Amino acid sequence: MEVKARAPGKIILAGEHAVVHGSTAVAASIGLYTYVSLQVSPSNENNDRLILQLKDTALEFSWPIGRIKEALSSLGGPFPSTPTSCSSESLNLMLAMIEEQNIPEAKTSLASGVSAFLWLYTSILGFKPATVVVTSDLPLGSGLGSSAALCVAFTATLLACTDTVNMDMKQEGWLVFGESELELLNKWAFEGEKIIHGKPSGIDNTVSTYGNMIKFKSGNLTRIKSSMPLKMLITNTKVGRNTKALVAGVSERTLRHSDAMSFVFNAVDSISKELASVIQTPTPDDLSITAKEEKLEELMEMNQGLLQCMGVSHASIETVLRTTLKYKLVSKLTGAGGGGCVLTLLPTLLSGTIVDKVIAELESCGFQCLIAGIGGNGAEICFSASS
Ligand SMILES: Nc1ncnc2c1ncn2[C@@H]1O[C@H](COP(=O)(O)OP(=O)(O)O)[C@@H](O)[C@H]1O
Ligand SMILES: C[C@@](O)(CCOP(=O)(O)O)CC(=O)O
Ligand SMILES: [Mg+2]
Repeated sequence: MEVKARAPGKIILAGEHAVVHGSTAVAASIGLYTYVSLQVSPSNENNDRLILQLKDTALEFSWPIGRIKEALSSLGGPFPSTPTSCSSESLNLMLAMIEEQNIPEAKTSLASGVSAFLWLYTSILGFKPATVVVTSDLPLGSGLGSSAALCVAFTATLLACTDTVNMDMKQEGWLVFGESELELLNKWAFEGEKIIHGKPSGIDNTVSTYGNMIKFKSGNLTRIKSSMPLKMLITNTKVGRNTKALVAGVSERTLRHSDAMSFVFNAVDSISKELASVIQTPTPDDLSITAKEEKLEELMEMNQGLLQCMGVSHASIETVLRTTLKYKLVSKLTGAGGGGCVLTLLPTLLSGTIVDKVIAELESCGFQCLIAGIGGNGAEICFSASS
């Protein structure tokens, strides 16, 4: 039996970074997914292995089950119904196992994702031999939540193999977990995201788990529903960066200037709340859609200014802002910043010609543009007979 899961990436409409410090943020899932396939192998005594294939980065890891037991059995488990944090000692044990596999220097940043996998795997399934394959539509390390989508998709396949989750394996097509299973999935994925991000807010794994659009503050989500069409251009600057380092940078600035930063975070909190309320308020006609779009643009512009204040903008992001502004379009970074992706609001009445022109100009700077569907399904799983 093969279990597959898919989990979406996300955009943050307002509130990234500040959400780590307790402010409200608003995020939506996007129609780009990370896929994980898991096939538990029949036990073959001394030949048992755990194989992880990361197709997007052309890396394969293969550990004898005996080696994993030797390194990690002291941690106990499996404990699928009790999400547990990975200690720094356990993380070091896993990093040692990853190092033995000789990852090329340029790909060492991937070790945190592999550690998250090992933690989730051994905690939820124990020491079963299996082959796990990962592919993704998402650009990695670009602000679209690939780390969270990875943790959610890993966890969904793992939980589906335990009896903590009650699913009819004979059902065809993509299936959705029940409410209490989604909660468990989200909690485990957060534990994985902690290994990758250091200090995540939990917004990315939550929106990837539940899908649609959410308002998020201090670990609590409120599902929201947009009452207006919302079209965003996503520009990937292709400047690589690492969320963990950027989040740590904002925390350091907060330690140095705690008073000033608390005003910044409060301002972001108000912006996110107002943005959520604009999106949700019923829209009777085209005129009011335009008025609401103008409000959203102003809020995005203010949020971007405050992200600059936090020190997470980048020359490439500023180039996108300037380029889109030439067409009277407003943009803000999304995700951790420092490069990565930028969102541009595309108003409903904007002509297709302008959209084509702005995309052509952004692409001539070496950026990559995409228009993704906003607010689709969250995590889903699918069972199929192994070939
Ligand atoms: N498809 C994938 N294959 C391998 N590793 C992945 C994949 N998706 C995410 N990762 C892990 O997540 C990290 C990127 O996460 P992060 O810096 O938070 O950026 P973002 O979440 O915005 O894409 C990668 O360095 C890698 O460790
Ligand atoms: C910066 C932050 O708000 C979002 C990070 O998103 P991403 O990993 O850049 O996709 C961090 C967090 O909320 O955990
Ligand atoms: Mg991330």
